[in-house]
Amino acid sequence: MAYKLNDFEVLELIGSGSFGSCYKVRCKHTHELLVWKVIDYGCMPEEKKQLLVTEVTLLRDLRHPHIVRYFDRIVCKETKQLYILIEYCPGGDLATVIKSCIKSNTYVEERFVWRVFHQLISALQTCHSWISSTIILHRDIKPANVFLDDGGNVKLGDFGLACRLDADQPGCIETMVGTPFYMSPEVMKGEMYNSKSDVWSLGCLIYELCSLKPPFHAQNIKELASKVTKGRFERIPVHYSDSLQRVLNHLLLVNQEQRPSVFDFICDSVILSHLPSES
Ligand SMILES: CNC(=O)c1c(C)[nH]c(/C=C2\C(=O)Nc3ccc(Cl)cc32)c1C
Repeated sequence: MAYKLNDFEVLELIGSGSFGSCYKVRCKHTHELLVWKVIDYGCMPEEKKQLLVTEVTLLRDLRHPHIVRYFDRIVCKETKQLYILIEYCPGGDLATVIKSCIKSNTYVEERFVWRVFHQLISALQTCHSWISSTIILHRDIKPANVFLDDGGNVKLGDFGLACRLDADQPGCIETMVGTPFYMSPEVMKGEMYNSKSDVWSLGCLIYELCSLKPPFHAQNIKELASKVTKGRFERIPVHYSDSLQRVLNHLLLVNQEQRPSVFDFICDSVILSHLPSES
C-alpha cells in the first residue's frame, strides 16, 4: 500500500536520528503507531543525498526480528522533504536505559546484557551476510541506535551512515564516520571501515551497557586514538561474570584479524550457554 502524508496523525517529536527528526505518528485508517523520520533534502549535497538513498534502500532490503522494520517512504517535492516510515519501538532506546541506570545508581541485569548481545549479533549476521553480492555495514552502532520493543527485545536502527560493500567495491567510500567513542583502532588509523569495525562498536556498546560508560574515554580525539589503539580497558563491574568479560575481551581485540566476526559466535559453547531460555 502506498501511503500519503495525510494518512497519518503526528503525535509527538521523539528524537533525532542521522539526517533528520523522528516523530511518533498514528495511521488514521489502522490506528497503528509508526515513526516517520523527516529529512530535508533541499540543501543536501549530492553525496549526502546518495547516503540517504542508501539508507532507504538498505532498510527496505533488511528483514529481521532485531532490525527496525522499514515500511515505506513518502517524498514531498514541494517542501523537498523525505518521510521514511519505520517501525515504532515503544521501549525507547538503550541510551535512555543507560541514563536511567546512572540516575538511579543501578546496573543492568546480566541476563538482559546477554539478550542484547545475542539479538544484535543475530541482526549483524544478517547485515554482514552476502545478500545479492553485497554486505551491509551499519557504521554507527551505539546505544542511541538500538531500540526496545514492548517485550524488552532490541532492534538495531538508524542506518543513516550505513553502506553497502559490493563484491566489486571492496571498501566504503569514507572511513572516518560514526560516534568517536566507539571508533575502532583500524578506523582511527585511517584504514577502511569493515565488518570487524561493527564488531568493535558492538563490544563498546555491550561494555557501556555493563559499566554505564564507554571502554575508552578521552577529552580529545588524539588522546582517544591513543587509548583505543593500545586497547587497554577496565574490567566491567565485578558482579558481571568472567564469561561476559571474556566475550568483551574478544570483541575489543585491537588486531582486527584476531577479532571475531559475528559468525564466529554461532557455535560458541559459552555464548550458547547464555542463550535466553525463550530462544
Ligand atoms: C525517550 N525515547 C523515546 O521515547 C523513543 C521511543 C518510544 N521510540 C524512539 C525512537 C524510534 C522508534 O520507536 N522507532 C525508530 C526507528 C528508527 C529510528 Cl532512527 C528511531 C526510532 C524513541 C527515541
